[in-house]
Amino acid sequence: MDGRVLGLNGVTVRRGGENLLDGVDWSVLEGERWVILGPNGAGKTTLLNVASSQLHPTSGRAEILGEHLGGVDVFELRPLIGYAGASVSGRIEEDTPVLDLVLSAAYGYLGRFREEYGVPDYGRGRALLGHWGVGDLAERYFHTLSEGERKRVLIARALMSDPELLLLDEPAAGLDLGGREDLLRRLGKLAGSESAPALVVVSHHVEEIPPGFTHGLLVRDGAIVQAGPLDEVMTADHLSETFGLPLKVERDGERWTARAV
Ligand SMILES: Nc1ncnc2c1ncn2[C@@H]1O[C@H](COP(=O)(O)OP(=O)(O)OP(=O)(O)O)[C@@H](O)[C@H]1O
Repeated sequence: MDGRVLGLNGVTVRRGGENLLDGVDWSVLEGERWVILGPNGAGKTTLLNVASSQLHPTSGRAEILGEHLGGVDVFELRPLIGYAGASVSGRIEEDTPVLDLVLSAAYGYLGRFREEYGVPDYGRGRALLGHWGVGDLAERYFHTLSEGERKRVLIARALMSDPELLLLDEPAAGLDLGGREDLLRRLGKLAGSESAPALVVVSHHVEEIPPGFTHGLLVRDGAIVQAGPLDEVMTADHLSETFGLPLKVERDGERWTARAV
């Protein structure tokens, strides 16, 4: 795999006569922490769907964890990829207990089926929920949780199979200020951990870039505007081009802000 966790070459996704992604080239290496930023409809979720092996490109080549998408059994690949986003929460049935949801991640299910779990599995599931501050919710039904609690449970679930690549689609969306800051602190801690997988987080807001993130990918109209180390990517010019309005961008330590000028 030579340190490359994800490699996209000329990836195009075409639907209904439109290119949702248009010739995307992008690589993620072990240890990198990427944020993908772009306006509504830019193609961020489509990109994450390819990276998580849920969507095959119409043309181009996608390599995930050293395997060529199209030449590998995706059901063997998927447990190695942690994924959390609205497309997961939208498929969870009512009355799915939180702990079952987390445990079943190793099998790619969204709740218990017929699989058996051992004591270590229960231990790991509870430890992850505890680590993300939702340990006391293990016995609750997922649909009874608040938005902030759901986000943290889904991240714990995404980490259950000890993935090599973790993809989070808008983890801070819908959170209040305290909830957002708490989540960013936890994601920052994960980013700083040497044992953490390669991380990719999608967001609409530069304020939601967790501390410790290293790289940025700016997307607009299905194409990459800029990709590279955060310091180089996060300029007013690049972000203004990406979001289609003149922006002032400021950095305070490891956090960023942007506003229209
Ligand atoms: N199956 C599909 N058929 C046709 N168009 C689609 C399909 N799926 C997505 N699109 C379109 O592709 C574009 C990119 O969608 P995508 O969800 O990837 O964007 P996004 O950057 O994640 O947007 P948002 O920030 O609003 O979530 C949008 O214009 C969307 O309407």
